[in-house]
Parts: sequence; structure tokens; C-alpha cells
Amino acid sequence: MGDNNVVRLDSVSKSYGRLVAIDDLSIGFARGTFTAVMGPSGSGKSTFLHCAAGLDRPTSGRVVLDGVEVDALDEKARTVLRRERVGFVFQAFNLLPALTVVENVALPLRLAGRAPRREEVMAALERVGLADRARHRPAELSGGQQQRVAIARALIARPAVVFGDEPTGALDTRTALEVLALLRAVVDRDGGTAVMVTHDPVAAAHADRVVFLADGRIAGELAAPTAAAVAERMTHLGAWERVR
Ligand SMILES: Nc1ncnc2c1ncn2[C@@H]1O[C@H](COP(=O)(O)OP(=O)(O)OP(=O)(O)O)[C@@H](O)[C@H]1O
Repeated sequence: MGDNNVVRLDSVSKSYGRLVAIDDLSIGFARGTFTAVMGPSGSGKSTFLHCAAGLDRPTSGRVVLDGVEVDALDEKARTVLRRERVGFVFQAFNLLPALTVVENVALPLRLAGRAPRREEVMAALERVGLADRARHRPAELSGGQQQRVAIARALIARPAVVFGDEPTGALDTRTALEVLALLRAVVDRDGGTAVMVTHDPVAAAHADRVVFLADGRIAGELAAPTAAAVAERMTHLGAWERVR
């Protein structure tokens, strides 16, 4: 199809009863790019992310993920698609507390029916600077360390795209920067693709592009963003929402 987009949404809408959470969104995310998605509370960011990642089904429209039309798949096939091609990093880390760090990172491979090789898992931990914590449990790590484990877990199956839902939302400034640098490296070093929802203009400035949502629609984009430019745009979006 000559399409460089790893993820593409065509006229995607999602309603909850009468409430239209996202409204006729069309947008693509090119391979090897890092995009931040911003917008006021309730603008549809999470709904967008869930539809784009195949976690949720749009009410109408089409989502194509790594060349596969997600909506044409049944629940089981979508689960397999997510497992094999999508990595997730959440605000709340979502590690399994009973498992060690190394077991948490190996989990996506186990779920995919593969026997994880120790070197493979250790290489992923090395990458996020936590090889020395392999035998620890999540509760024995700081928030930033837990998020780095979550990133290692998100990357272990070499996904076509990594989605972050406020991945730095629970972290202090310095730790947030480490996490953003890791996402940046996924794109710059490995040619991966990352899409991150964030409220933080400083975090968004690490992306190649910022997409702004307001009221379930795309309200603008910013290429090569700076934190100041993003913050300025957000102020106007807020104002725009209030007068509607
Ligand atoms: N499961 C659901 N059932 C009903 N309404 C929902 C559901 N999920 C989201 N909504 C509504 O859809 C709209 C968009 O919500 P969404 O969570 O996508 O926004 P958001 O931009 O991620 O917000 P926030 O920044 O506050 O997390 C909101 O009005 C919300 O109340």
C-alpha cells in the first residue's frame, strides 16, 4: 500500500451512549517517529489510545495497525495482535507484584507461547539499566525503576509500536526524563514507533510531533515541539473549550 504508517485511523469515532468521545478522527503515525497526544481532560485522549492500540473497538471507522485491519479481527485475534505487535507503558506501571523483575519482563514472551531466553531478557534489562535488579520484586524498586522495568517488558517482544498512557505521570522530573530518553532511544536507535498521551508540555517536547485533541477531534499539530510552544497551545485549547 506504500503506507509508512505503523498505525492509521480512518474516520474513527467512539461513542458511549449519546456521548461522542472521539469524533471522526483520521490520523497516521509513521514508522520511526515519536508522537505525543495532548488535550484537556475529557478531550478523548484515552479513548483514542485504546482504539489505536486495539484495546477497544471504535463505533465506526477503521484502524490499521502494522498493516492489519484491527476491526476485522475477533477478540481473540486482536489479543494476539496486541501481544505480538504492541507494547504498553502505563502511568501506574502495572507490574505483577508476585513476580520478580526478570519474570515480569519475560511475561509477554511466555504469553506468546515462547520460552524466553535468559540472555534476551537480561539484554532488555541491561538496556534500561536494571540488570542488577533482576531478582527483585517490583515493591523493592523506586517508581522510576518500576517504569523502566515496564519499558523493558513493553519492548521485549519487539513491538511495531509502543503506546504510553501518561508514562511519566507518576514520576519526578529527573526520573521522567530517564523514561522519556528511553522512549526516544526506541525511536532513534531501533527505528521503533512511539505514541504517548501526556499532560506535561515538557514530556511532549521530547516527541517529534504533538497532536492536540479537543472535544474528540484533532485541534492542531506541532512539529519539533518546544515545551513553551506546547504550553502556549494548551492554554489556547483550554480557552477554546471554555467558550464552546
Ligand atoms: N467507558 C466509558 N463510558 C462512558 N463514557 C466514557 C467512557 N470512557 C470515556 N468516557 C467519556 O468519554 C470522554 C472522553 O474520555 P477520555 O477518557 O478519552 O478523555 P481523556 O482526554 O483521556 O481525559 P483525561 O485527561 O481526564 O484522562 C469523556 O467525556 C468521558 O467521560
